[in-house]
Amino acid sequence: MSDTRNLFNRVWDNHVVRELASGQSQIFIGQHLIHEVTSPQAFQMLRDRGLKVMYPERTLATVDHIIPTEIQSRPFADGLAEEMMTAIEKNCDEFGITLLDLNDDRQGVVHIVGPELGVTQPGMTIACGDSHTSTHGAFGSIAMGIGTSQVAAVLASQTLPMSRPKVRRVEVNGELGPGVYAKDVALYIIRKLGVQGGVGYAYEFAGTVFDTMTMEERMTVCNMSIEGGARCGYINPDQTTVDYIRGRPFAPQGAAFEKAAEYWLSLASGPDAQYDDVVVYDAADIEPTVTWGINPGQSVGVSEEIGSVDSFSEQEQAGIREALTFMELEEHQPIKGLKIDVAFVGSCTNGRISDLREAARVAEGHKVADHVRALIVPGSQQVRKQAEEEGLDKIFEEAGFQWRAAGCSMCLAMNPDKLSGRELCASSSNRNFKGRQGSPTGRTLLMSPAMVAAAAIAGEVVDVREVAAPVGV
Ligand SMILES: CC(C)[C@H](C(=O)O)[C@@H](O)C(=O)O
Ligand code: SF4
Repeated sequence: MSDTRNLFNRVWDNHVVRELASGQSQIFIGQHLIHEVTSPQAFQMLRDRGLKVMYPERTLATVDHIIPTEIQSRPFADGLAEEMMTAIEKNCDEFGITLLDLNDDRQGVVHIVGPELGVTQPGMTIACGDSHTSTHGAFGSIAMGIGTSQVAAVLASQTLPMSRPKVRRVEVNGELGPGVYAKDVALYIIRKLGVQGGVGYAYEFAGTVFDTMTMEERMTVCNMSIEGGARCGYINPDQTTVDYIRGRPFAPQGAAFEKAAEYWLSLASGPDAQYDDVVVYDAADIEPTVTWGINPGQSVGVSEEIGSVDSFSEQEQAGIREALTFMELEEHQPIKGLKIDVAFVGSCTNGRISDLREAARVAEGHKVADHVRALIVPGSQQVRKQAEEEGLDKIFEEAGFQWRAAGCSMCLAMNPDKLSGRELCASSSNRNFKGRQGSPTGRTLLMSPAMVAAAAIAGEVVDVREVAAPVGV
């Protein structure tokens, strides 16, 4: 009998320890990732109960959220940040967990370093106390964000009780136009399906657009699955996946790698795989996309204007009004031409080397507008090093961008990088919630790194296709 299971269900079935009376399954977690914000209380729970970490070698720790990207001397100026740093250092030491500390050149944002080091592999179950864990699904793994008490459960038992989500295949076919990036695809899907559209689902991203994407682009899309409400997102492993992992320090080496690769490829959903739902989009309909509101679903193509309130369903209208008021925008206002104060390229969505290259390509030979404060924050120390080897730091600095050290930075501003007052920020990150970037009244426009760089130079939202040579040709 042919196996019509999709990848999600295959990987899930491979990790069921037992079915629980509650109707949930106890799932073995192959890889656990932790950072300084959501782990201290979890370790405390273990201590309170006299428990050990069951498989310390299956947990990898890094520091990212609270890391200052300018002055990194210890103790940090912020007492709470210093406390979190000391806690993770002490906990990893005491429980025997590898920590990528600030003085380790592998440190960076958790969802950047996992894939970069080859820790993230197809067919795995991966958990982390962080919502953007969905990023790792780009490799064909089940990767889910969990809460702090679940972090404690994984540390103590390497398992979690979980309910199996449904699986929706999100297919995008055709070819993306010049200047249209993975970020635009992610924002387009969320705009179409809504920020709650994925609740109860895992998203399988499939179709020619994802088939031809690099691993870094795939990570950008999977990263934002959670912003569409999905429990996780993934892409079936293929030769692109295998080639990316080969030779990375935590990946199997030699003959073991070839064997693993064969297994990884065998997990991919076949042509008769079954789904609970399927949606199909056309790449030609996607243009550079910009959010105008206070959730990632409130976006428009850069050539569009913001819709009128009554073009939305009745249930949505109050939210649309609230967003327009907070953002100080009008119905029918074009998004193009909106004046910005700050530009931020970075985060686990778009802080990889390919993102920095695209931003640099747009910035090269230009100057950041006088009224704009612009930051480039590599997602990891390795990304930073690579960028410096390629001379991208010089391009950015000559153009008037600040070149920073690796961390989450202004994505959520749990560190000194913050908006102030009503500042409006063009940002390559993933969340535009009220106050997300550090000032309760600060405002965020999400877009691709190339669009952020173009906005930094123009001082306002522009269409990157009109200011830079088309890419991908
Ligand atoms: C701090 C952390 C718990 C949080 C998350 O879960 O995602 C952060 O990474 C974010 O992006 O909002
Ligand atoms: S970069 Fe942003 S989204 Fe990613 S883990 Fe850090 S705070 Fe969360």
